[in-house]
Amino acid sequence: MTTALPPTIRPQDRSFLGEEQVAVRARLAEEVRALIDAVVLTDVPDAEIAEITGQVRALTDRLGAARLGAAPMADTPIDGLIASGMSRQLGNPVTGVLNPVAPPIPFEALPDGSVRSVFTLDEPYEGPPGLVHGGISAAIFDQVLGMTAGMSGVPGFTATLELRYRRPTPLRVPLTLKARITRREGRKCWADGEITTPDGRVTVEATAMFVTPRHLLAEEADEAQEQRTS
Ligand SMILES: CCCCCCCCCCCCCCCC(=O)SCCNC(=O)CCNC(=O)[C@H](O)C(C)(C)COP(=O)(O)OP(=O)(O)OC[C@H]1O[C@@H](n2cnc3c(N)ncnc32)[C@H](O)[C@@H]1OP(=O)(O)O
Repeated sequence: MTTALPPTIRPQDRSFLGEEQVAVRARLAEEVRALIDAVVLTDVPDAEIAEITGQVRALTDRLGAARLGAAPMADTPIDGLIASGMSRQLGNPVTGVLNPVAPPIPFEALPDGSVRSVFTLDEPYEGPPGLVHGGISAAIFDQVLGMTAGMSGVPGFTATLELRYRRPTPLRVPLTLKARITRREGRKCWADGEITTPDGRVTVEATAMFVTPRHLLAEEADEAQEQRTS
């Protein structure tokens, strides 16, 4: 669907991958995610670690033999997202299926315009022992609330993000994040959300405000003008 959204949502400097390419690379990222977990928790002898380090270096060199200039994107729909004109950032540190650093957080758009994500965080995301790092919760809220704002038709940069850590958030259990738009005013959009544990207890609440940057709207107007005159 074509929309009147700012041009950076489909940046010209990016490679756009097809679903087959995404699937192959996503399997690699999944293995590397498991590797990260294994690296954090390994207790094999040091000599073996040294040998494995060389093997990993060799794999890095193989993958690096051909490099893109920037993380790729895809046009394939995530529920609700493509309807808003937004492409998928495959290297995103929260939702990017090609980024092993990303959990990755799934994203489900509900018919009422709210959003739900169900995810489990393991040892690589630990803050206090046995608990989720507060900065990781903040990154997840930033992304999911931002996508919720974008879906509502006001994509933007985070202007404010406030978190209230009510209770510790446990590792290794399915967590649910629910998010919704609370207000829209021109280029500004407010969203809030909360993370709950399987027994329904809220651990973190967040409120954010997103602003569609003025300079991007100006670029969009210029592009539209160029199209009309060409
Ligand atoms: C179109 C973009 C597409 C992007 C793709 C979308 C993909 C969607 C899915 C991904 C979701 C991403 C989720 C992660 C998102 C990040 O992580 S973004 C990275 C972190 N954020 C940043 O780096 C933002 C840095 N700040 C800026 O770039 C600029 O200050 C802003 C926020 C864009 C505003 O700049 P501006 O357009 O020049 O705004 P300006 O005209 O000064 O102000 C407009 C209004 O907003 C208010 N305002 C501005 N900043 C603030 C603030 N910090 N606090 C309170 N009020 C503020 C002003 O007071 C003004 O209010 P009114 O006077 O109209 O009532």
